[in-house]
Amino acid sequence: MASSREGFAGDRWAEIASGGGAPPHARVGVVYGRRRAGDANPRDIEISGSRGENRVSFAPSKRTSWNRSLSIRGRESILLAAGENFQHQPKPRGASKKPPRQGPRGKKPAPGPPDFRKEKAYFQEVDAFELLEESPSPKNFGTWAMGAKQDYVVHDLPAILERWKLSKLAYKCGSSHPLFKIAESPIVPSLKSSTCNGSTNFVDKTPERVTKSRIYSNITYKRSITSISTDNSLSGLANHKSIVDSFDTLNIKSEVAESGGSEGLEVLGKAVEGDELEGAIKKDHVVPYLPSFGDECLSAFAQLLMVCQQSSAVSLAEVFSTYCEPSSIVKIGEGTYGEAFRAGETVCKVVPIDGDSLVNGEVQKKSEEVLEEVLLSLTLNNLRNENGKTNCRNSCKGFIETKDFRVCKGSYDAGLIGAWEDWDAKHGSENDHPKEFSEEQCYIVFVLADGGRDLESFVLSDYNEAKSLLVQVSVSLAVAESACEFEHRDLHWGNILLARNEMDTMNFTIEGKRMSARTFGLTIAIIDFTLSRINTGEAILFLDLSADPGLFEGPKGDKQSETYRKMKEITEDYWEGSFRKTNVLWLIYLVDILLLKKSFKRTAKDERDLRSFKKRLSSYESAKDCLSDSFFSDLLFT
Ligand SMILES: Nc1ncnc2c1ncn2[C@@H]1O[C@H](COP(=O)(O)OP(=O)(O)OP(=O)(O)O)[C@@H](O)[C@H]1O
Repeated sequence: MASSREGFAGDRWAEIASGGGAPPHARVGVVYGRRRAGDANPRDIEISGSRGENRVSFAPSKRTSWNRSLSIRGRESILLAAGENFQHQPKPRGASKKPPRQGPRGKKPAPGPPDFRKEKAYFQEVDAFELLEESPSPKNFGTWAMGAKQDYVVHDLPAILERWKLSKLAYKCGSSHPLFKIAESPIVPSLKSSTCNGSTNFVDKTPERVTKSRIYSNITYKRSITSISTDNSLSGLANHKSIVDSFDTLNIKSEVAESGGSEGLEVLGKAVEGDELEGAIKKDHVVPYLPSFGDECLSAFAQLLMVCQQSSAVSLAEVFSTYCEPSSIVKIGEGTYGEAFRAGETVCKVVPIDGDSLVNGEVQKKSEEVLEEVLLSLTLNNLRNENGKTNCRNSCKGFIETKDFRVCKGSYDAGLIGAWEDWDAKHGSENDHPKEFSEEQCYIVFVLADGGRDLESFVLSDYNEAKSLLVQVSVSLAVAESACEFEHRDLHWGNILLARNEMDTMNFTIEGKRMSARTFGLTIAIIDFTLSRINTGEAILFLDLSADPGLFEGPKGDKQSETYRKMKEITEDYWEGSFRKTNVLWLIYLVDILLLKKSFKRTAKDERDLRSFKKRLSSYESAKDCLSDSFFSDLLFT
């Protein structure tokens, strides 16, 4: 990073950013404060009315903040056809909510040279996992890397992604009611997994229309097999027992076995394109076999265990003892899903998963969803460029560092209960008491860096710190947007952490350009990717918020609820699409929060500047565009 500080001139930005236009009128509404227990909450009624019947719930729920929960939830994903000419174009206004099915895509591209590295890694990991199951004695299986300050576990993101993809495809093949939606287009050779291999953070853009199909018909069924057979990244799987068994039905196993490698794949490709499969499907005798392909794929829970390099779930106490003495555990925050505890130098966010009981009035997250959040976190971790790769095109440290994940089971132990009760006595928890958890309860523990205090409770000292917050959040969103079409979609003041340190700059790289932002000794960390949308280059991970109407029913005039509603307007409820403007909406929200909810030393001119910045923000289409605003001109430099 160049040390000289030059003003960040507009024409310099022209290389990176685009944007402008007349700022529309900014609306100012009444600010809504987080409600505490006792206030009426329409969402609670909805939850207990619509979902409570079949579920055991901790009763009565103390959770009353409508805006901290999703009444209906399900993370979704779309496997992408990489290598195609992805040109994102904004969805035309007035278009139907869900795009129509895409027509035929023409000839599939000629397969490139087979690359078996991913498969090798995958099977090595499967083998390692099986070995662990046989001999589960060692406790720490992770690969530990010594960071500058702290240890962190190195996770094999490509292998995790590959396993996840495989299970998705298997699910698609094996079920008439898939939970997830998968791109209809065949998966074409994907030798580049940019966010995954770390060499570059660029991903193929979301296609104009990512066409999805639920697998209701035999025809679609055929497509799904084509997807597998034409995907180089899965080519090695042609020898996987379950797949070969499936194709045995079609009498092509021996041909594949004989040909092997890419030739074998061609045989498979021809077979699935030809009449043989069509005939098989018509005779309906493929159907019973494909579920067995699914069965052999790892369940999401098993995949989570693999990510955590565990052979089985461990107790919470065991995980926490890795980081600190039980007596030193301190609860530092809570959300709808997670309880955050400081453990030594780390923060462990404990999220109950897979159980039938409602927790804090909410359905527990499922392993599948958590697995996708894990993928999301690891993709964002890559942006940190901890290895210091010089060819990294997009990097920044504005997203919380995820150090590890652990799968746990059992009730809360005394140390954690004590920490929880201390916090409750001081702050009044909105969550259910964790003593309710049974011995059978499972959890995922996100082991995170300590990001400091959330913006809601942090006391900003002056206008410089406010500007520092805005520039760092904008930069982080801009970098992640460029790297992986990231949209946070829930950047309220509980999801931005702040801490003071000695540093006065934040270095980052955006689209290959190395830059710095002035921080005035403040660092930010963006957390909580529950609602986030990302394009990993191989898949789009997103949460279908159209399934959660309650999220958009918050109080009129409340900045946070207005922001959800504006997001809905922009996306037209097509949440899988790329709408970078949602990041801008959260920046506008942040300026409002600074103006209306935070007090810090500022002059009348500072306030005017913030207000006119807010107005200009409305005209930008992405966080990257926002960086070109004059508000940042003395905060960004090369
Ligand atoms: N890495 C961290 N460092 C410091 N504090 C943290 C960290 N992670 C979480 N917290 C604290 O815990 C709170 C809850 O965390 P988080 O928002 O991730 O939980 P959640 O259940 O996913 O929340 P939500 O209700 O928004 O979905 C945060 O607002 C923050 O105060």
